[in-house]
Amino acid sequence: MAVYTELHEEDMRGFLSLYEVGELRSFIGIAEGIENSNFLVETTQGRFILTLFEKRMKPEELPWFLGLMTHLAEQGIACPQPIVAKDGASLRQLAGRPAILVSFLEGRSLEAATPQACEQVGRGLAHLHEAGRGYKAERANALAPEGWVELFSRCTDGGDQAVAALIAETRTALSSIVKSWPVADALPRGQIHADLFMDNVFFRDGQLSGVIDFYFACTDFLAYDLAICLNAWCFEDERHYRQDWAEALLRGYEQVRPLTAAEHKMLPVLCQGASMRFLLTRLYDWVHTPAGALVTKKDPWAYQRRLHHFQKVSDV
Ligand SMILES: Nc1ncnc2c1ncn2[C@@H]1O[C@H](COP(=O)(O)OP(=O)(O)OP(=O)(O)O)[C@@H](O)[C@H]1O
Ligand SMILES: N[C@@H](CCO)C(=O)O
Repeated sequence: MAVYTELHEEDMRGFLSLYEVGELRSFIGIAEGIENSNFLVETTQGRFILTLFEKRMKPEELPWFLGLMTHLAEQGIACPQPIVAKDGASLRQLAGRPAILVSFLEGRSLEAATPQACEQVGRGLAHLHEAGRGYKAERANALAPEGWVELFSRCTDGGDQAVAALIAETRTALSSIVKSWPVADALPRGQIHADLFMDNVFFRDGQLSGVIDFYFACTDFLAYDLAICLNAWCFEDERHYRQDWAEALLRGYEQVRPLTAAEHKMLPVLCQGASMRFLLTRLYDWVHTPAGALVTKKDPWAYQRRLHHFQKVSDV
């Protein structure tokens, strides 16, 4: 459940009066998501999503994210578009937190991947990369090798043997991935989503209808974003790598942006890095989330299994 901040009707009415979005009909907190508080808002003009940014988000970074979403939406990408208020601002404060109103996207996320869905995700990701070219401001990836090492240094086992074993193995794997990681100019770079998991992609009538949650987006290797999708979309039941799904994802991507030879060659390492990134954030949350917290902890071992897979392959 992720509505960390409760809102009263008067607050919502006051907030909406700053925009030209009609009169409030109803609003409801959205339980999905773990980072921020989200509300589905219905007005006389339609549906919107109000997001209150909670403590993990650095307020000074918000303009970059809002600029990226605005840019991508202008380029025809189906992503939440920040709504500009009457005074020209899209970022404001509500209940003591940074707050934005964005357009509502139709569709639902899938329960399970299919080759057809993977192909569309690949195509959608490549379109997003192409559309991002015109957005010149850069945001460094805080969850790249340097950030992984820093995060790992803050993970302790708390006396749990299974966690201790995971930490020990991760130490060796992390050092090997960091050594093999491509240098900054080795591969094409650009704006990447960096968290294009199944819950962040909507489908409607079997067609990809939207992409949400850009708050890990950053400037990094484009092929690393593809590696994240290979991790997130191509393991059936969180366990078995589906070569056919991976081929569909790559095929969809390359219909729009063919990979360079260097990108193809580096994909196994990029996939290991992507496994490591989600293993580490999940491990960190696993050991730091207090018992009884409202959020469900995600399983770091699911990404250790993916890492094992990508350590064994010379081609994805
Ligand atoms: N623009 C949108 N249109 C329709 N639904 C949306 C939109 N944005 C968010 N949602 C809904 O709100 C839920 C939570 O959003 P989101 O995943 O962005 O939250 P978060 O807390 O930032 O997420 P996470 O924990 O995954 O990083 C989504 O699963 C979706 O149901
Ligand atoms: N997609 C991430 C969660 C936060 O974005 C994960 O599954 O670990």
